[in-house]
Amino acid sequence: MTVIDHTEAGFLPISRAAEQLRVDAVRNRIATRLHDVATEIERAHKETTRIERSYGESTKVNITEIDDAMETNAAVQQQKQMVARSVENEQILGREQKVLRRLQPSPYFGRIDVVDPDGKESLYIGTGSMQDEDGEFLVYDWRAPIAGVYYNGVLGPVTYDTPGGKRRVELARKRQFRIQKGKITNLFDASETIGDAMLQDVLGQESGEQMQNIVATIQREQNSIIRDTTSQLLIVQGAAGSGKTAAILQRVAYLLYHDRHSLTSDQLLMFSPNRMFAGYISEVLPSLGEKNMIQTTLSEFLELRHAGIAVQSLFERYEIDQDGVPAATAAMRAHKESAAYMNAVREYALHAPHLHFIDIELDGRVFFSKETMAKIYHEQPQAMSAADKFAAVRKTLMRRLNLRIKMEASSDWVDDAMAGLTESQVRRYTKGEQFATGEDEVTAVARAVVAEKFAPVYTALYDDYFIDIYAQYRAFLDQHEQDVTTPDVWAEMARAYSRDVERHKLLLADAAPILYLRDLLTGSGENHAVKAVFIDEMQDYSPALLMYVHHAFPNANMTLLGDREQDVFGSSYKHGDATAAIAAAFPRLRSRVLELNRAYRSSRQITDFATALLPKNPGIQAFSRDGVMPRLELAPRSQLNQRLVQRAAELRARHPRVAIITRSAKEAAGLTLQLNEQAPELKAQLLDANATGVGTGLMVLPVYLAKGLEFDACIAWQVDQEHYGPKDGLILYTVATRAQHELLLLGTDTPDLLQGPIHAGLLVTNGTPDAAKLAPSD
Ligand SMILES: Nc1ncnc2c1ncn2[C@@H]1O[C@H](COP(=O)(O)OP(=O)(O)OP(=O)(O)O)[C@@H](O)[C@H]1O
Repeated sequence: MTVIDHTEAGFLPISRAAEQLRVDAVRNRIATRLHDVATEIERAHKETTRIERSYGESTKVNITEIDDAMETNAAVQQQKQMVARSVENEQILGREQKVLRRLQPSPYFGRIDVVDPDGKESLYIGTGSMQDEDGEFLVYDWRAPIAGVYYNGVLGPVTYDTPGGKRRVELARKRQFRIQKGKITNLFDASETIGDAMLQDVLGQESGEQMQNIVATIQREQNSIIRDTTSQLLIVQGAAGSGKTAAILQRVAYLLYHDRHSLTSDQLLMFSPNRMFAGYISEVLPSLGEKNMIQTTLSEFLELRHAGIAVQSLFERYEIDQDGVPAATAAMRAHKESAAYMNAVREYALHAPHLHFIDIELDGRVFFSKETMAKIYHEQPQAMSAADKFAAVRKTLMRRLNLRIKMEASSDWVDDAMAGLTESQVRRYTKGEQFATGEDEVTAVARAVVAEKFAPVYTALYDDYFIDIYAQYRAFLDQHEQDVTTPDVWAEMARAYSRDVERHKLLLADAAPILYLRDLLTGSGENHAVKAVFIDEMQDYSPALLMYVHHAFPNANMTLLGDREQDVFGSSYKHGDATAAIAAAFPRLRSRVLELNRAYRSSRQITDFATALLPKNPGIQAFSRDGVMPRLELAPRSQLNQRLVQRAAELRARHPRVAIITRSAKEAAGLTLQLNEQAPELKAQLLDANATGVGTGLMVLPVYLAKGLEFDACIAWQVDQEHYGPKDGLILYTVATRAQHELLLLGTDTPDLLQGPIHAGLLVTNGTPDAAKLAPSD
């Protein structure tokens, strides 16, 4: 490694005072430029208005003369281009103004000193780029190729990717800043990757109502997720609090920058675990100057596609599962959620012998009967796929519909209807078309009148409302061979399915297979506009669901993030490694699996305790931020509520955001009521499935809604023998890892689950009768 004299000409000075001077200079430049940009925007706007006005006038003046009209046409084109240019100019200036405003209080967060064949340079990195009068970069956008060095490189020789291939430089210094309102409040030199000092500083702060961007402190392994532009399927398995969500969001910002000429935020789709989470993350992209991607939840997505049917949500299923899942139900559910089952659906869709057609009716009378449809279907060549036969039925019926329209056009009711038409109604029917003869016009209007009346038939054909997909799926269930349960149990399940459908209800496990079947048979359901799909909490998605999402967005690369240890919904019935099952469901995609094992959210003490709850430690390392030990507090049942009030008040006095986390929504609702009666001054707020944002104060919520969120302090409610069984380690792990700084477990006695961690000295307890038993052993 070359030894570099940092004070040599080429690098900028390194003293804090010199750095502050540079910050001041950059901010001065920002202020001047902001002033100029405002003037330029005003000028550009006036220009746009002027061109638009004169464009109007020039058309008015010359339009009467034929020759002039042609001339005007050319002039109009020219004017249009001028308006477009002027508007574009305004937009460019507007964008610059936004970047400058964002940079003004804190122009950058990093500096790298690099040596390349052209010499030595100090480069500064921020959330956007800006240049000086000579076009020299004062700040580089964190997504620029050279900025990769800041995140990836250790000091010494490093390479970074550019559009033209890899480049090699020597990294001589890496420095991090915290700049607030133009003043450097902290400055660290990092010898390795982004140093711990800055991260300590950031993570030690109180949590916020909304997630913040992490661009100043992205870690090396997170960077490789963010900057991956080649994988079609990127799977990130990461410990709780390891920055998966953070990485996904910075990745969106990175992709929008990297592919800025071909990609827009409305081509990116994010599946969030719930609406509240969507609100929680909604500020990250705007803080980086990007628009938010489209956001949805699994429930919303499924309900939209199963119009008119209430699809069971993960939450509903979880609440029911709390009473126990019978073994046969668990086995059938796991089977229906497997890739193998989806493949069986595909196989069936290819060769379905009979389709469950339904009559298309008009005004209460059958227009096309299901028998006719079945006849056309069976007339198709045997070797044809079911989907092609279905398409042939649709095409034939469309042709017949057109024929019926032509024939019907000469019937008496049409004559009567036409007699009463006004001029403007006729124009609406002919859509401004010119006709050679009056007779042609009459025929056209007559057909349009009939077409309007027959429109529902057209819609039914167009939207595939002539197949009963739910009955078709029942037919699939009836012929499906499986070995997960007895034929009788399977048949009973199939009958229960049909009873549910009659009541417009559907179990979650059937939702994706039915959609898949429908899409494969009818050739519909694909959205080609979406270029990338991001799924947070992938452990909540079965391989079947993921396969369907992939089918629905065939042009999209997929980024899946999750934590197999936070399988709150599946812990009661799933076995095996979900990540492996997911990767196996997509054998044809170029895929990459990455792991994030460093947990950043919680203090070391909380992370160590939470990790001890897992059956085997998957290699999670706590980030070295010290805090207080998690506590277990036991109290007799009669005193538990009082203790809760007391502890919640204490924690609130220390922290702005405290959560009480229950097992179920019902418990959360009941507890909030009680708290508000007992201690109204605590202002406990219930967060339920309809909540759209997380607030500040004392919040009460069930564990499954807490996923993905974080709080300064968490109280895990009723962690005792009665409420936490030996298999509930993953649930308690999820609860525990929501806490950044303090964790308190409240219960009436010690669940078996806690014996391990307690004896390992990872939990302290209060002076209860159990204290001696619970005291950390040495
Ligand atoms: N490189 C980083 N710099 C600063 N903060 C970070 C970094 N990585 C993660 N964090 C912070 O750690 C916390 C946890 O991150 P995040 O929510 O993305 O984790 P996660 O893996 O999605 O967690 P979970 O699975 O528990 O929902 C957040 O507050 C995030 O801002």
